[in-house]
Formats: sequence, C-alpha cells, structure tokens
Amino acid sequence: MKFHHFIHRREWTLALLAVLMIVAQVYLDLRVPEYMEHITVTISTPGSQLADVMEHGWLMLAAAAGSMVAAIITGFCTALFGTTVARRMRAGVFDKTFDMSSAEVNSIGTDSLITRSTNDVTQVQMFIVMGLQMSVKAPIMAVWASSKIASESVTWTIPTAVAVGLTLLVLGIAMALAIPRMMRMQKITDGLNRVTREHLTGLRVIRAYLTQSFHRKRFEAVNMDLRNTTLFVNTTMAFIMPMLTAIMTGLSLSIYVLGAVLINDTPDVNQRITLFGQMVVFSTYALLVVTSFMMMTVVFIMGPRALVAWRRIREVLRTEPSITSGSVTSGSATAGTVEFRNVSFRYPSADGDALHELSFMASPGETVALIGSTGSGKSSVVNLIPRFYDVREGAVLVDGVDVREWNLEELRNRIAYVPQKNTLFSGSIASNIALGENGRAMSAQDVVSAATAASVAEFVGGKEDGYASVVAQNGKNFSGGQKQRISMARALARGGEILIFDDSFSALDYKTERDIRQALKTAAAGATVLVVAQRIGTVRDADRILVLDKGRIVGNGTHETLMATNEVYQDIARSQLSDEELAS
Ligand SMILES: Nc1ncnc2c1ncn2[C@@H]1O[C@H](COP(=O)(O)OP(=O)(O)OP(=O)(O)O)[C@@H](O)[C@H]1O
Repeated sequence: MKFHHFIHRREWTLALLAVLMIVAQVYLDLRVPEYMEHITVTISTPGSQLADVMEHGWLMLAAAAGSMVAAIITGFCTALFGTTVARRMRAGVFDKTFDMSSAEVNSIGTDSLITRSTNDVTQVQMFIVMGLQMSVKAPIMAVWASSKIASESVTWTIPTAVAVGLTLLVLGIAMALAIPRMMRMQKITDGLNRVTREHLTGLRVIRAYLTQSFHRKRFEAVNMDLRNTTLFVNTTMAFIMPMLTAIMTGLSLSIYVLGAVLINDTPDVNQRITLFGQMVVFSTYALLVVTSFMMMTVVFIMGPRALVAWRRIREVLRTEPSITSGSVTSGSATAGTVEFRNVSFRYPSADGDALHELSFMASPGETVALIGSTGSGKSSVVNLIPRFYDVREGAVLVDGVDVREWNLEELRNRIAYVPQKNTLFSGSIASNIALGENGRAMSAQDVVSAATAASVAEFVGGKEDGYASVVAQNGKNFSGGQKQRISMARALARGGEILIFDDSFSALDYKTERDIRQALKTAAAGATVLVVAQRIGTVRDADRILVLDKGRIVGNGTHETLMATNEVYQDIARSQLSDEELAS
C-alpha cells in the first residue's frame, strides 16, 4: 500500500488548485511592496495629492484582498484533501483488522492499533493540511523574493544572506535536538494508551486489591516520560521564535542603517527619494525571504513526525494476514462432520505445542464434549475449527475438507460459535441475538425461539422493553450468566451445521443449565455440537466425551465407560460428584 493510493482524482484536482492559489498568493504578496514603493515615492515628492497616493493605494488593497481570497481557497482545498485522506486511512486500518488473525493483532498490539488509527492518522492529516501548504509556498516565495532582491541592490543583499544563514543555523540546531524526541512521542503515546486502558478496564480489581499506588506509579512513569519529552521539544521550539524575531529585527535595522549611509552619500534629492523607496520595498522583500525559511521549519518539524506516523499506519496496512481464504465452497463428506487428523498446534508466541497429535471425529447429530483441567487445551481445540489459528501439523477437516482449503466465509457460515469470553455489542437484546444472520433474513420469531431455547426469554420477560432492552457497551448491564445465555441464543438463532459452546455453561445455575441442555436437543437436532466444559454435570449426557490433559486426548468415550476406565476422568468426577452421584 503506497501513500498515493489514498489520493484519488478529486484530491489531485484539489492539490492542483491549491498550488495555483499559492502561486497567485505569492505573486500578489510580492506586488504589495512594489505599490508601497510607488506610494512612498509619491508621498515624498513635493506637491503630490491624495488622489496620486490612492492610485497605487487601491491596487495595493486589491492585491492584499486577492491574496486573502487565494489563501482562503488554499486552506479549504488542503483541509478537504487532508481530512479525506485521513478518513480513507482510518477506514483502511479498520478494514485491515478484519483480515488479521489473532496472531497479527497481538504482534502489533491492540493499543498500538488504536493509536495508529487515531493519533497517527491525525499527524498525517495535520501535515497534509499545514505542511504541504508551507512546503509549496515557502520555496516559491523564497526564490521569487530573492530574485527581486538580487535585481534591486547588492549592498542590501549581504545582510539578507547573513540573516538567512543565521536562520538556517538556528533551525538546524533546534531540529537536530528536537526531532529524535518527537519521533519517540508516538511510541510513548502507545504506552500511555496501554496503561490507561488496563487501568480503566481493571478498576474494580485495582480497588478491591488496593493496588492504586502500584498502578499510579506505572502510570506516572509513562506520563512523566511523555511530559519530559514534550517539554524538551516545546522548550527547544520556544527558542526558535524569539531568535528569529531578533534576526528579522537585526535585518531591518541593517537595511535601514545601510540605507541611511547610501542616502547620506547621495547629493541629488530625487535620487535620494528613489533610494528611500527602494529601501522600503527591499526591507519588505528581505523579511519575506526570512519568513519563507521560517515556514519551512513547520515542514521540517511536522514532516518527520508525520513520516513516522505514516510508516506505522503502512505497517498495519501491509501486514500479510497469516490466515487467508481458500477456494473450496462445498464439502465432500456429510455436512457437519468435524475431523481432527493428528493435529499439533502451537501459539505464535509460545515455545512449545499447546496441542499434541490430536485425532478425533464428530458427526452430525452427535454431541461431543471436551473436558479437562484449566490450561489442558480445550479452547485451543475448538478455536482451530473456525480457523482462528492454523495447525502446526496435521489437519482439521470440516465436511471432509481441510479448513485451510475452505473459503473462509463459507466455512464460518457453517459454524455457530460461542466464545469463552462472551462478547455483547451495544444495541438491544434482539440486535445481539440476530447478529449473525448467516446469509438469510432473520425474523422476530427466530429471535424469540432461540431466546427461549437459551433461557433468555426467562429474564427478558421481566424487562419493560422486552427484546428491545438496551445492551450497554460490552454488555455491562447484564450478569455473567445472562450474557452467556444471550451469546448462546445468538448461536442458536444463526444456526449452522456445527455448534461450538466454549465453556458457555460455567456461569449458569444447575437448573438453567439443565433447561438449556434439554432445549438444545430440539434446537440443535441434526447439528454437530461441541461442548467445552469444566463440570461433569455438563458433559455426562454427551454422546462422547474427550478428556484432555496437557494438550493430549487421554480419554474418549461415554460418561459410563470413562468412569469405569479413565483415571483422569475419574479424578475430575471424584472432585465434583457426591458418593451417591458417583455410584449412580
Ligand atoms: N494466545 C495464546 N498465546 C500463547 N499461549 C496461549 C494462548 N492462549 C492459550 N495459551 C496456552 O495454551 C494452553 C491451552 O490453553 P487453552 O485456553 O486452550 O486451555 P483450556 O483448557 O481452554 O483452559 P480453560 O479451561 O482455563 O479455559 C495453555 O497452556 C495456555 O497457557
């Protein structure tokens, strides 16, 4: 992705118009001193009238007004250009995150992704709006005004050249000091975002564990770092303006001193008046030259930061998703078949495998449960089916086709997945249930049926607005169990050949869990159901139970067979069931 991809034909037209307006502006700005020269000479000439002065006075006013209009049009063009490009960049980063797998998102970092699509894009936008204008205007003005100066007088050119030299020296030193720090600012902002986000999302734990001082220290460190860096940059910048003002004042003074000497040495009155007029116009040109160099500072200050920002945005846009869609759109075995063939899997950042040589099969109409201690790899197994990650060795097959060969949309449309961490979006209960309509229109009746099966109807009944009740961001106005039920209703409403429940029953009371499992038998009849659970009660009715231990399948059978033969399963059962339950 190159920068110019964000600039379409309309923006090129805007840029061209802006350049033309800048040229017009510089031309008119440079005309003003000429009219001033005429006016000065007219005023100094004995016997001149107001009408003579106004003859050039009107022209001078017209030039100033024209320059103003040109500046406004330039400002409008660059603002439209900058904001449009910024909008496209934000959309680019946003769209890219859809293609990224968890591995890529984790490698860049969520906080950095947020900074990149907000702060970084703003840096680029500011540079386009301000910097581009300056970078076009300053050189045109400098060259044009310099050529005017050179044609006027050599004597006065010397102090101007000295002033330009000094200006460049001041700007050079300031930039050499400030730019490296400015480059760091984006990284520090990432850090500040990370710490602030963690602090805000973990407020309750921080309060409960009284870790305010620890978190304050962590925040203070990055906050101070940002303050110090900004302070250094701003202090350096604070030197620039007074020094440049001193240079400009010195330049005006030198021009007037030299002018006084020249005028003094000229005996002829008319020549003296001409010389005086030239001096006035020259001092204005000289100031315009110095001003152009000052404008260039803006470019040099904003440019490097905008460049770093753009590189960070480009890094996101150029990220090659490790999970890319295949081309297969239909299966070769019975719809709903899931097969793991000798699967080993490793997380991108991990040293060792999380899953080792797993093989099993789940068929339509069958409920297969996965049980095991925490960290045994249950979620990792089910995450491989919708291809959130790819296997390291072996293959996962859905409907007889390797998931890597499936068209991703087709594959995911066959699956209804309830993640371990429930995700609700701001909206209503109905909008959250009807989220994945799976290519077909979902009726209000579909929502209600799914909600009834997942026992959502139970608590919606007590709400004034029913299914239209508001769901706040992250569903924080619902309890853990309610969120789980809405997430399950979403999966049931979507339907699919394969239903995956990753620890979806853990926050439910036993009665609600039993009701839902009962309702599932009808709601998900014919589908392949994979249930990840910690509780024996959740899995005991499953057609088959896979027992996982340290990423390996150490048991595969019904509750009864496992109770009779599998030591790991027996241990789990003994820790959860009473003697009577074990005996039954
Ligand atoms: N994103 C990740 N990056 C690196 N390692 C991970 C990641 N997610 C999980 N793991 C590791 O993989 C192993 C299996 O984790 P997994 O979440 O599949 O276990 P689980 O059986 O579902 O556990 P739980 O019941 O606690 O949810 C664990 O050792 C865990 O530390």
